[in-house]
Amino acid sequence: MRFKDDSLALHTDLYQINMAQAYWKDGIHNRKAVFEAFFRKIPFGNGYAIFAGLERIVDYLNHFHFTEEDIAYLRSTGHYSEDFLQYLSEMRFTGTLRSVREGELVFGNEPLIQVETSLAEAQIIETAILNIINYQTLIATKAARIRSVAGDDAALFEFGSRRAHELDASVWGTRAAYIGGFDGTSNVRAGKVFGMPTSGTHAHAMVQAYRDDYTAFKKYAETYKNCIFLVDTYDTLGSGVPNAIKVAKEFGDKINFLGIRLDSGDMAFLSKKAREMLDEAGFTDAKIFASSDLDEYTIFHLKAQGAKIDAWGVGTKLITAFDQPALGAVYKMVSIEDGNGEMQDTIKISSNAEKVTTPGLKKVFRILNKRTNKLEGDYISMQDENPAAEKRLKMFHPVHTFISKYVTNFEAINIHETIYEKGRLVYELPPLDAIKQYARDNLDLLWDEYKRILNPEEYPVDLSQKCWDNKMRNIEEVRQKVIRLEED
Ligand SMILES: Nc1ncnc2c1ncn2[C@@H]1O[C@H](COP(=O)(O)OP(=O)(O)OP(=O)(O)O)[C@@H](O)[C@H]1O
Ligand SMILES: O=P(O)(O)OC[C@H]1O[C@H](OP(=O)(O)OP(=O)(O)O)[C@H](O)[C@@H]1O
Ligand SMILES: O=C(O)c1cccnc1
Repeated sequence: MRFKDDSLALHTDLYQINMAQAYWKDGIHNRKAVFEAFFRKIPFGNGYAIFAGLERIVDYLNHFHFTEEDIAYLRSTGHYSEDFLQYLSEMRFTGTLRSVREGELVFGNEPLIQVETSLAEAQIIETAILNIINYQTLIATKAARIRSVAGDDAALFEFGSRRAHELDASVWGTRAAYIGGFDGTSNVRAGKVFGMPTSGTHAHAMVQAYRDDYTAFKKYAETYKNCIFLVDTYDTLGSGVPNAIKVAKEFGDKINFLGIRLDSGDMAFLSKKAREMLDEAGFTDAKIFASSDLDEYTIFHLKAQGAKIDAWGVGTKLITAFDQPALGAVYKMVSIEDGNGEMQDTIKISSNAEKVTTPGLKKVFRILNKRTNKLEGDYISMQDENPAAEKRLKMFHPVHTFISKYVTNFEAINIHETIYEKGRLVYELPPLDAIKQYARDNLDLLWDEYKRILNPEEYPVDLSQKCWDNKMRNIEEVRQKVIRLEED
């Protein structure tokens, strides 16, 4: 490589730096701007998403600066003035960042992250922030769907590194899968970097290397105490399972015969037969692992057929978010300082009502019904509102406003944490297991209707009256401006 790849500051789209130079030339680069990151539609047709990515954002922002090599590269493009490059070389993240926690349940159209910083900084960091949360939130959500089908008793392992979209996606993806409910990963680097549990059996290659099941299983058992034998290389019921049993009997207490892995064929039929054979041989505790192109649908169907599978290894379809490869989160400006130091709301209009942004700095409250201990919905308010103080809260649909309800006896929980304040990290990142537990606990607060994987109910994400009025006022102002322009 021509330049050492030692910083992620250039992990941005060219237009961000181009806009930054234009702002800088005009002297507005330091105006305070507020941007919010959100997605519109929950992926996979799910009823909720699980937020992941904050830890990597913190790592990115902590190290955010353009190195000498970065500046040299930008200089070599010939697009930027020396004064601007000097300004860039001194740029650090100096703003405030609020975010929902990793493991938080999140829904469409609510700000996941709010960035309040200089206009130029806010633009340059957009790409990396979206890149991180779009992928990690997608994988955590896919993992949660798979967990919900597999059930709490099943063991779930992430096996997808070989098929992920390159190296970074494997490790951050498997961490997200862990947050979403997986028990461990086959990726050893993720074990080292994140302290995640690692797990593994052996491949067909080992059976092929020794030419037969029996020798391969024996060699494995001579090396490791804990043994799971892959039984489908040649003939699952004719050779694989009988040889696994034979080796387990021969080694007796010298090994922990944890079970067998099936990786092809009709896994409902094979698992039932294999279970009978293991039980008859006295290995009633031995588990049956399954892998091979699994996802929530195949697991659902295998379970419906009464498959005797205790543990699942899921790779490709999880780590690549196979059926929906993008979350589609966006990052939109909601307010900006004017020339007099006052913050002014901004809005992005669309012909599609659902796509019109909600202007202004906002808060998101999760409304917990204290009687049922279940969530009533989310309530987006303006920054200065406090729904917790209300006795009776009106919640109404932000587009179809006639759909409304009143909630009493509730708790209103602000779901954002302040992560950075004026460039200083003020948040302590929780340990990974606490994040995973947090996601689990949150799912308990959700009614089952929102949790089914097919056609779940739509969780309410509502606007406060003030927020809605503000949005309408902004729409009207833009309309007036456009009409005036048309008249001129
Ligand atoms: N009983 C079953 N019901 C539904 N799906 C199943 C059942 N058994 C296996 N499957 C799934 O069907 C697919 C079978 O894939 P396929 O026929 O391509 O290959 P395979 O049997 O795994 O063999 P190989 O790996 O040798 O190609 C996999 O996604 C597997 O998870
Ligand atoms: O199917 P996935 O959900 O992606 O799960 C991972 C797959 O990776 C391995 O197969 P591979 O054919 O790569 O190698 P092996 O069978 O020889 O181990 C494993 O046996 C699984 O089938
Ligand atoms: O340990 C396993 O069985 C494993 C790991 C990665 C991919 N497939 C299987």
